[in-house]
Amino acid sequence: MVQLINGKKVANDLNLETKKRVIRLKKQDVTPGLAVVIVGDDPASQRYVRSKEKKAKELGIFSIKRALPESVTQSELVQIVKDLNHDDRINGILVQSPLPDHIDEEQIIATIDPKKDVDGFHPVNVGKLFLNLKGHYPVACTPKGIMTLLAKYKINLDGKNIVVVGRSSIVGKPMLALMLNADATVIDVHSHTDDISKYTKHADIVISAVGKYAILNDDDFKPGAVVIDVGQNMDENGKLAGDVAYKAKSDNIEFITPVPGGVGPMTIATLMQQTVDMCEWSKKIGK
Ligand SMILES: NC(=O)C1=CN([C@@H]2O[C@H](COP(=O)(O)OP(=O)(O)OC[C@H]3O[C@@H](n4cnc5c(N)ncnc54)[C@H](OP(=O)(O)O)[C@@H]3O)[C@@H](O)[C@H]2O)C=CC1
Ligand SMILES: Nc1nc(=O)c2c([nH]1)NC[C@@H]1CN(c3ccc(C(=O)N[C@@H](CCC(=O)O)C(=O)O)cc3)C=[N+]21
Repeated sequence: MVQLINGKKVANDLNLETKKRVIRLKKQDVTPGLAVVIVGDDPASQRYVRSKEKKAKELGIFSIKRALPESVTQSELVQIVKDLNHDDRINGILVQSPLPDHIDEEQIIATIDPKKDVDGFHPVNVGKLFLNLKGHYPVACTPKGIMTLLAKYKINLDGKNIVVVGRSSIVGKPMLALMLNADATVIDVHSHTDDISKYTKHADIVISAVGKYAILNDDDFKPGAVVIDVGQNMDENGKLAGDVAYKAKSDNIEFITPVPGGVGPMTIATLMQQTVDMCEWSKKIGK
């Protein structure tokens, strides 16, 4: 029988802890602040941004949204990010991806002050992660949230065989680095890999971040496998589903994160946690 990893529950617990930290900070007259920049009117992006704003509000985090039309220019967007870099109310800046084709996303991310890069996408922070440097720096929220989830379920990573499917800057690559830093043995497979199941069948843990429904199914895993499904897709009935199609009675999958209710809520909870972390780091408070 497949056991579900309850991301929603772990995210709720983490949010409660974050809320308490915000209350403690407010007693010292400090309020953590998050700025979300969104370009265009893609419904999925709008939905994600709305849930981030809603969660920030619930936890007492100050938040502002900069919603820009699809026609925004590169220099206008650079200026908006620079203004947020200098806004003392803001500890975390998130530029929702994807950006329109005419925008140079790399340049926008490089403009974010690395100390306010709450997504952990800035090359300086990515470099620190890959070098496994000590000290305080932000890490991409989805992979970081997955590490929290695995720790909560006491899933050991040391020496384990991990296969990451996908190599994006948002999920696949930072996931790879975090697993390597946790002493796992890692392989990354992607669209140029011939037969991804050849790899996933040998993995203790598979993390799938592709964005294609049913790219993996029961037969692609070994017995006892832990599966982390990052995908947000529509299944054949138009329902929200992940990358992995499985039967509740799968012989192979032991644990899986459901979609919805798995990785998604952890991403948002980690974003909130990291906004508060960055506020504390900037004020040299706490940990
Ligand atoms: N739950 C959450 O919190 C989050 C969910 N997501 C979801 O996760 C999914 C992935 O997101 P993201 O990483 O941004 O997506 P990208 O499109 O940036 O990356 C997808 C990756 O999958 C690889 N890929 C594509 N087709 C195949 C294939 N047939 N076999 C193996 N690999 C393949 C691509 O390979 P190549 O590099 O060669 O092109 C690429 O590395 C999406 O569904 C997204 O919505 C994303 C972020 C957070
Ligand atoms: N700069 C940037 N940072 C991101 O972190 C980022 C981004 N851009 N662009 C898009 C992806 C996608 N992403 C999700 C976050 C939460 C859910 C989530 O909460 N999902 C719910 C379901 C939500 C629903 O009902 O649609 C769940 O799986 O339970 C999904 C996807 C963050 N991303």
